[in-house]
Amino acid sequence: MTWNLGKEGMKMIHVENLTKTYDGKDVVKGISFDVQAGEIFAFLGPNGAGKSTTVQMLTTLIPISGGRATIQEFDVVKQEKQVRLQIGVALQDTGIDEDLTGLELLVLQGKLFGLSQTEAKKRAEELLQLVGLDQDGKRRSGTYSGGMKRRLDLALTLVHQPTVLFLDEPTTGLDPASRLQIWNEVRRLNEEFGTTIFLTTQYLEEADQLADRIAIINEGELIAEGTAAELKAANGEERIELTLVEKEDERIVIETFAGRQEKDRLVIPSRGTETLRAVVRFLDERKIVATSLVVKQPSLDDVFIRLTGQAYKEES
Ligand SMILES: Nc1ncnc2c1ncn2[C@@H]1O[C@H](COP(=O)(O)OP(=O)(O)OP(=O)(O)O)[C@@H](O)[C@H]1O
Repeated sequence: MTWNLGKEGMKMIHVENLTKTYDGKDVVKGISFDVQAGEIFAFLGPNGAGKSTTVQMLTTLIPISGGRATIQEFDVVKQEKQVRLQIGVALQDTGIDEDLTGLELLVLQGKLFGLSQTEAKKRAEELLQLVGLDQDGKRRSGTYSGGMKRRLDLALTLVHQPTVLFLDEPTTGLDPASRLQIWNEVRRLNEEFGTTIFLTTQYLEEADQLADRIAIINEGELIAEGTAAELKAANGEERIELTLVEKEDERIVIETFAGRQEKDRLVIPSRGTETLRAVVRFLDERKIVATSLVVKQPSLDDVFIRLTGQAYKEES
């Protein structure tokens, strides 16, 4: 299968001060970011943050209220047609006709994009294989599981070999095994064909696992952008978590190491092995017994709490 690659190092998506206003209220508030060719870029945010609205603007499905965006240098407002030829879009509602088989749906899509019956069938079979549905192509799509429907949806977006793929919450509502399968498909598309991928997600772990770079959106504003490692290093906290046998020992440990109580454990901000060594030495010298002691690396959860002052709420 050949694929329409973007030029290495080029800005595949460019977004400048993009705004969407509904009923006088800005739901996307002048956001700016770039996605490079070949990147997997995750747009992470809680329910109602503005993720879908952004995807809809970038994919020309709704008008923008302000700012500007380009896909492979085509303007989403002035060059809508060219943009549509570059992109594949899988929205949250799959919207597939459940009476048709996976194969029929893919052939239909191929013909919509101008392929002959023979070409469309060949392409459909390749795509079914690509997303691991080759055994199920001749079954009605209504009989597919949630994960299989999402994979079919993914295949449908690939018929015209898009350069950029937009996936709006591709795994919301899926069980962990199906989620993992979608992650693998996304990685494969990116690695084998160099497809640039813009995905939105409510799942911190999904962004952490999959994305080369992450932008966090909250209440219509971009609050952070970078690799997972950069975000964690800038905003996260490495910590030692421990529980002590004797309650009365807790105060002195907290005072000595500027720690705090969190639920049933003590938390000590840590800077590498130095802190760990000091804590272990201190406990040993005072004969303080800990029932558990773990070093926790910062998570995206910490990043979100640090940036917004509130815990990240995921809904499935
Ligand atoms: N057609 C519309 N008319 C009015 N308000 C809208 C419309 N579409 C979205 N909104 C509002 O814009 C805000 C952002 O919604 P959006 O769907 O982009 O969020 P999201 O981050 O994708 O959330 P979710 O994870 O729930 O899909 C929400 O407050 C939503 O109610």
